[in-house]
Parts: sequence; C-alpha cells; structure tokens
Amino acid sequence: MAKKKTSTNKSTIVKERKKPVFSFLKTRQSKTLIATFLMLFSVFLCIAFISFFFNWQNDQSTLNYLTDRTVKSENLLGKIGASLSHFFIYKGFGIAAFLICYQLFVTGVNILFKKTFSKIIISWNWTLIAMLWFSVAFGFIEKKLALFSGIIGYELNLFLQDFTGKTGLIIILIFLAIIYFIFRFKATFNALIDKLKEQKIQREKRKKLKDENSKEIITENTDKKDKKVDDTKKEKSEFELSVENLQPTITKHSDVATNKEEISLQIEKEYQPTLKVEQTKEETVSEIKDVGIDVAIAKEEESSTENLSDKILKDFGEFDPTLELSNYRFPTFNLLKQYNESISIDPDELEANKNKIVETLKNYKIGISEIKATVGPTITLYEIVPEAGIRISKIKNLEDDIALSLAALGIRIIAPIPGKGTIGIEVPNKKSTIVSMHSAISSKRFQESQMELPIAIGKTISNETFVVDLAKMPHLLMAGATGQGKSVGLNAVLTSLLYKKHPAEVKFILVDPKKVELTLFNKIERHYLAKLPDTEEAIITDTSKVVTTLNSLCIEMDNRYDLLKAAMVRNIKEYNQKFKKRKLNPNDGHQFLPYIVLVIDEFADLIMTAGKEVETPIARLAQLARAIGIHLIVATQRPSVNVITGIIKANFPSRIAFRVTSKIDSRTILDAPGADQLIGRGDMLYSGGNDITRIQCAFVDTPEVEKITDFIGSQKAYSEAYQLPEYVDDESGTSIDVDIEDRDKLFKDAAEVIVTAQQGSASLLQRKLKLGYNRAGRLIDQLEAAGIVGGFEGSKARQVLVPDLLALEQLLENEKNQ
Ligand SMILES: Nc1ncnc2c1ncn2[C@@H]1O[C@H](COP(=O)(O)OP(=O)(O)OP(=O)(O)O)[C@@H](O)[C@H]1O
Repeated sequence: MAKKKTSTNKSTIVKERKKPVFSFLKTRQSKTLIATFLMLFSVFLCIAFISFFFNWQNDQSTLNYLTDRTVKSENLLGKIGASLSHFFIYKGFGIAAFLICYQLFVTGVNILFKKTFSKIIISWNWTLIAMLWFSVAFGFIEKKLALFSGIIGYELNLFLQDFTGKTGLIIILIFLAIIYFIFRFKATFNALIDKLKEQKIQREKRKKLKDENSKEIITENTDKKDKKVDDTKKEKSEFELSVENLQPTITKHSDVATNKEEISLQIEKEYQPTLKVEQTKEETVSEIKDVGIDVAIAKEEESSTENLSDKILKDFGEFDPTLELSNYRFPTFNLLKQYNESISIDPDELEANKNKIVETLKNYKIGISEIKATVGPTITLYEIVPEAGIRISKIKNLEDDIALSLAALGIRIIAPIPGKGTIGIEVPNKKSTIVSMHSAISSKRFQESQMELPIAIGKTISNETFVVDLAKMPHLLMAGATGQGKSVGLNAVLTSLLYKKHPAEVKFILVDPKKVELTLFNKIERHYLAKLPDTEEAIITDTSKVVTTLNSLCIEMDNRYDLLKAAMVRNIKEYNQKFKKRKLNPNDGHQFLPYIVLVIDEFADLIMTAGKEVETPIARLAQLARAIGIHLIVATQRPSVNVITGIIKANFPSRIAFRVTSKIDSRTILDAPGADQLIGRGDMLYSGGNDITRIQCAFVDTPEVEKITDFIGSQKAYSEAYQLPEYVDDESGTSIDVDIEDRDKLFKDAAEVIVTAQQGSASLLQRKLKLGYNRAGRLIDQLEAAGIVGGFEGSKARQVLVPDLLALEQLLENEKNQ
C-alpha cells in the first residue's frame, strides 16, 4: 500500500511537473510563435524546392557532405535546402511535395485562428492522401525521372502495376480521385449548407427582433450538458449566441424556467412604453413630412420659372445664327491675286533724296541733327530731327518751298509727327509696290481680329496691314477725284467683310447710280444683300428707289430700336448676345439682327438729283443708326461743301481721302490739307477723327471680285434676300377700308395677334406676320374700321377695344350676320 501510495504520489508529481510545459504550449504567445515558424518554414521549403528543380543534379554530390563547410551547394537555401528538398522530393513525393509547403502554411494559419488540433490533423491527412495520389499519378506519367513522382510514387506505381496492370492503375487512380472529391466536397458542402442555414435562421431572428421592436431576449448560455434539447430549443440556443453581447447583464439564476418567465415579463414592461414613444415619433414625423411636401412644391415652381432661358440654353445650346447656312464656306485666299510685294530699296534713290532734303533745309538755315528713312510700299518717310532751337512752325511754313526744291509730286510734310518729336517728309518712291488684297486679307492682324466688322483697307508706311472696325467708325466717308482708287477702295471694304462675316451676320444695301461698279455683287443677292420687298434688283441704281430704301432703312432702324428697348439692351452686340443665350423670345418678335452696311457710290450724283430727300434720311441714319448695327459708307467724286454738307460731315467722323485736285477739297474731306499731295492709284489718307494716316489702299481687281462673288454665289443661299420693311409715302394708306369684302386675307390673323397681345401697333403685325410696313399699316386701318383697335394716338400704340379672343369671335360673327 505504502508502495502504491508512493507510486501514485510520484505520478501526481510527474503530472504536476508536466503541466507547466503543456500549459506553455497553450499560451497565445507560443501559438503565435509556432504558427509563425510553420509559415516561414513553408516559405523556406518552397524556395528550396523551386531551387532544387534547377540545381538538383549539381547538388547531388554535395548531399553527403552536409557538415563539410568547404563543399558548397547551388541551392538557394544552401545544403540544408538541398538536403530537405532531396528528402521530400527525390526520396519522397516528387512535385507533390509542394503540398507539404502548402499544408505547413495552412497549419500555421489554423493555429493562429485557433483551429482545433483534430481539424489540423484531418487537413494533414487529406493532404497526405493527395500527395500520395499525385506522386503515383506523376510516376505513371513520367517513369524515367523520379523527380516528378519521388521514390515513393515511383515504387508504389510499379507495385500497383504489377498487380493491376496499367489500365487497372488508371481506373484505381480515377476512382481514388472521385472518392477524394466526394468526401472532401461533401464535408465542405455540408458545412456550407449548415452555414447558410445558420445565416438564414439568424436573419429571421433579427427580423423578428425588429418586428417586436427591440425586444430584448436574454438567455443564459446553457452548459454543454444541455445539448440534448429539442429542435425549438436548439434554435433558441443559436439565437442566444447571436445576442452574446447581452450575456454579461444576466444575473445568475438557478431555475431556468422562472428566469424565462421573468424575462417575458420584463419584455412586456419595457416594450410598451418604447412602442408608445415610437408611435408618437411617427406621428410627429408624418406631420413634418406634410409641411415639407408643401414647401418642396412651392420651391420647384419658383425655380422652373426663373431658369426658363437657362433651361432652353441647356437643352438646345446657344442660338446659332449661321445654322441655316451651316455648310457655308468662306471664300478662299487663292481667289485673290498675288503680286510681288517685296519692297525694293534703292540706296542711290535714298541717298539722293536725303541730300536734297538736307540741302533744301540748309538753304532756309535749318540744320538737321539726325535723319532716318522708312521705306513703305509707295512712299518713303524721312524723319528729321532738327537742330536745337529751330521752331517747327518755321519748317511747316516752308512746306511748299521744300516740295518745290525736291521737285517731286506727292510730297507731304508732317510737322511734327504726332507722338514723336520729329518732322516727317513723305517722298514718293520711284517704283511703287502694289499692296494686294491677298496680303491684306491673309495678314495675321486681319485674320485674328476680334472686331465686329473688320476692314483691311491697306498698308501703312511701315508696311503693316491697317485694320479698322466699321462698327466703331461708325460711318465712313470716301472721297477722291476720279480715277484715284475710290471704287477699288469700296471693293476692298466689301471684300474684307465677305472674308470675315457669315451671310447671317452682315447684309449690304448697295446703291450704285453709275450702274457698273457694284453689279458683280448681284450674284450674292440671296446671301449678303438686303432689298425692299417686291423689288427685282437688289442693287439700287434708281434715285427714287434710293429715297424709298433710305426711308425703309429708317423704319428698320426704328423697329430695331423697339426690339432693343424691349430687350433692355443698349446696342446690337448686347442684343444679339442676349438672343444667342436664348434670353429673348422669338414669339415676341425678337430675332437675330444682322449688321446692315449701306454703300452709296457717287453720293454727289444723288444729292444733285434728290437733294433733301436723300440728305434727311442719311443724316438721320448717320446720327442714330450706330447702336442698332446700320453703318453707312458714302463715296463721292466731288467733295464739295454742297455735297458733303455740315450735317453729313458731323456724323461721318471716319473719312478716307484719295487724291483730290485742290487743297480746298482736301479740307472739305479731312478738315486738313494733304489729300491734294497724294500720288493717286490707291494712295490715301485715313482720318479716324484725330490723326491722319497715310495708307496704300489694297488693290482688288474686278476679276478677283468676280471670282469671290462666283464662289459665294455658287453655294446654297437663303430663299430670298434680306427683306427691308416696306415704306409707303404719307399720302397712301390713310383711307380706312370699311368694306368687309375688301379686307386683307390676313385680317383675322392680324386681329387675333392684336387682341392676344393687347397692343395695337403696326410693327407688331410686321414682326408677327412677317409683313411689310405698308400692309401692316393697311391692316391696322381695317382693324380700326372694324372697331377692334382705337384711333391713331401719335407715338403711342393704338388702344385695343376687344378684351379677348372670345369677344373677337363674337364680334366677327355678328359682322357676318349683319
Ligand atoms: N490700290 C491701288 N493700287 C494700285 N492701283 C490702283 C489702286 N486703286 C486704284 N488703282 C488704279 O487706279 C485705277 C482707277 O481706280 P478706280 O476705278 O478705283 O478709281 P475711281 O476713283 O473709282 O474712279 P471713278 O471715280 O472714275 O470710278 C484702277 O483701274 C487701278 O489701275
């Protein structure tokens, strides 16, 4: 007994001694340590295995010299790597040995994630079976090399083949593979189904919980002994797991049944008040929601009306006036002729002129400290810096004498040159260079200009293209003796605009009493010209028609002013921008307004024949038309004061003077002498108000204009030329048509327009029904006779006597019945 006792004592002592070692292995640190070791070892083995496949033949001889440091292995992980690989791959399972690496890594992970020991063993078993299967299979495929199957696979393969033969072995391998998959997948499949079931149950429970409105179910985690519970109990125990977090709040109860009762009671007590709270919450929410809906509707209504134009702009984009002729191609440069335009500088000529200037001035005791020459296309500018103490007025007074001494035509003295402290003497070149329209149009200055109506009129003395904006001028007066280049100048202006502006953007009204200069532009009638309704020829050659056209243009001006006023903008540019942004409603008569350029050649002729009849509308247009995009270009041969009257001069600040015969004419045009000193052939002076610039006008010949007009004319055009409003003399249109039968076809439409708009104006009818002024005026008279609009009230619109369309319908019906 005593012995027994001592032995039991010993065993308990041993157990007590072993316990700390075992418990150490169960600690978290040791588990992490082992897991890390296994994972790193798997990586180590994997690298060694891979390296082994490349170096195994070389390393074979080193395997026996594991401890010998002089012998080196080629395996990446040295001799240990080589030996382990040899053992697992060569002597073991071949390629299938890689599964060891995989399994070691998985074991490490499993230990980290606290998988049970039995599970780890099971997974090892599966891997070992797989390894065996693969090594046998590889042994069957590759018999010569034991590297793929390992010796185990190789030997097993031979052994099995001896008994079953090759075919038998294949069948066995397939059978084993199927068994393997069935067993493994079955297990995984079940687990998956179980998991899905669990999740489903939990979802249902959670749903229930929600439905019962935070019903707290607290159950005690039953001991392992209580596993034998019925199905419903099982469900509950699963549920308990999901509400694990609630467990610490449970007080210990010995009796489970009483505990359950208490819980249900607790739920009821706690549940009711929360439900009430929820209900009241819901009520308040619904109240708020009702208010919110009202507010939302009101907001939507506001925003939709405010952003209507933005919405249209967003939906349709900016209005494109060129859309109707979207395929229109601008004339190409090659339609214009190119000349040799390199300015030739003759040093002898320069030297001779310089000497002449110096000598002449010396004769008048004017010393020169410096002289500089700028060679232009037709003239050379000599800039002189006089010696100190010499008065500029002295040089200016000697202008004629100097010109005489230099014995040359076209000398002009500029004393002083504005902005510089020098005196300029312009001397014509012996050989002048033609400035082609081609070079002016193709110049960067013109091509890149952002002007509204850019005109490349020619080149300055410094050979720069001179580009001006007709819209800023705003009207241009051109004068010059016959044969000095006026017509060419007019063509240059028109060509510039044709090269830069789309047919939708600019319209010309051409007045040509000579009947020959501008006829070529007939070809572009439906593209670029504007004309009176019911007239055949767009280019006006008849003086009486000029008067009508000018008056019609005045009506157009008034209409445009009405539109600008309605749009609350100050000028055509702002108006068109607003229209493009779709802020102006076309139903209110708004439309994109093209610029209108009225060109009158031989103005003197007109004044002589029509006098005041022409002068008055021209003066009116010149005074008022700048803001609404109507610009006048008036050219005359005779720049006398009875042609270029004070009132016209005052409204034409921009003037071009070609060569004139007398100083007086020059003064009439430019308010300064100089034009009489020009050399002709396009040599001109441009006065933009203050300073005068000498320019060589760009030369555009008739064949070039013909080519351009042909090019434009051959393209798709508008259905008709731009229609100007109809103008009727005061005498006509005053008789009131009382007879119903004689009424205009559009009478009813006109009445509807007037009644709808509640505005009795002829211009409204013109815009809405696209009528000429004449017809619209007649319609207004007929409407007055019918009692739809009131009498004429001067500048105010007529009163509309019919309140709405229904009343109008009745009125017209009554008329019929009478
Ligand atoms: N810019 C220019 N460059 C070179 N030559 C020019 C230029 N302008 C005009 N000429 C020459 O002058 C000639 C007459 O020009 P143009 O027909 O323009 O004169 P005009 O002033 O219109 O004459 P008219 O008043 O008699 O019609 C042209 O045929 C041309 O040879």
